[in-house]
Amino acid sequence: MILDLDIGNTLSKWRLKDIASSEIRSRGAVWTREEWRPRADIPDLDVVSTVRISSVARRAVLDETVALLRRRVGAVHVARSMPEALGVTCGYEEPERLGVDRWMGVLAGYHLTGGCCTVDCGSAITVDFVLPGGRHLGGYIVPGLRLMKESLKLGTRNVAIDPDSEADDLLLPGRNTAAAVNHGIFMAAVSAVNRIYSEVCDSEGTALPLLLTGGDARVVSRGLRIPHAVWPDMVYAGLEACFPLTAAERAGRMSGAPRVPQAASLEKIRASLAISMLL
Ligand SMILES: Nc1ncnc2c1ncn2[C@@H]1O[C@H](COP(=O)(O)OP(=O)(O)OP(=O)(O)O)[C@@H](O)[C@H]1O
Ligand SMILES: CC(C)(CO)[C@@H](O)C(=O)NCCC(=O)O
Ligand SMILES: [K+]
Repeated sequence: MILDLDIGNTLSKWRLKDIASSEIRSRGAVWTREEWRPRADIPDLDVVSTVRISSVARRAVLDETVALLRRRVGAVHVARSMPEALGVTCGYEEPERLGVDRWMGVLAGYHLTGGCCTVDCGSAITVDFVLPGGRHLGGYIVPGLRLMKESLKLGTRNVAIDPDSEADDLLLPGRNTAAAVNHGIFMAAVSAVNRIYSEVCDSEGTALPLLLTGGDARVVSRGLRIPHAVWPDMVYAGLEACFPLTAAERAGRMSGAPRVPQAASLEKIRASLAISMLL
């Protein structure tokens, strides 16, 4: 069994994947802010032969996790951001400083689409671009929904946006504090993604497919009118592409990959940008 770990600032996600069948056997998540205890929080390390890790947590958290796992598991692969991988060149001046979760998303996205915009709606909302040909441009970092809410200190931090709420309702003016905050941060997130996507497609002269992942991807997706696909396992898919182990992975198939969304025409993207600047 393969243990895949996606250690974020808020949540640490894990999944167990069968090497023989390439099926996902189980998955879960634990709060990163609390003590990260692989022994207690991940079931049955005895069945694990290989671990793949993407971590943006503090260095000590990763070091501890790796040390613990190396004692129990044969092979531990830790993903790192680097100047070039799998046909993609990193756009950062110092590539090793790019969050490896973003790098995993970019590599997975490029592998699937041959050029795209990747959006990770987690503790932060990150937006990255990789052009056909493999040039990563860099990207944008915006506070995530939870962070935006916490920063307001209006006692609404635990009032979550119902992921099933209709986007049309979320766009209306809120009539109590919780609604005003939820609708406001929803607008902030959706508008930012919209504008960033349109600006960069416009300036690069190319309409790129748009991929979303992360804990808040479903909510943000509801507000986006641009064609896009949600890919919950996009960071894991980057680990699969970097460290292929199963037959399917070696053949280049990434688990949970969506159908490539057909991007809107560049004319349409430019028209929406023109409207948003006029009003
Ligand atoms: N059950 C949940 N527990 C915690 N957060 C959740 C949950 N469901 C949705 N969320 C939302 O998901 C977001 C966290 O997303 P995600 O799990 O992608 O974060 P992360 O990987 O820790 O982010 P980062 O890598 O940026 O630190 C939070 O902002 C929160 O609003
Ligand atoms: C931005 C986050 C927190 C998103 O998870 C992560 O990718 C990170 O810590 N990145 C390092 C900074 C950077 O990417 O420029
Ligand atoms: K993340």
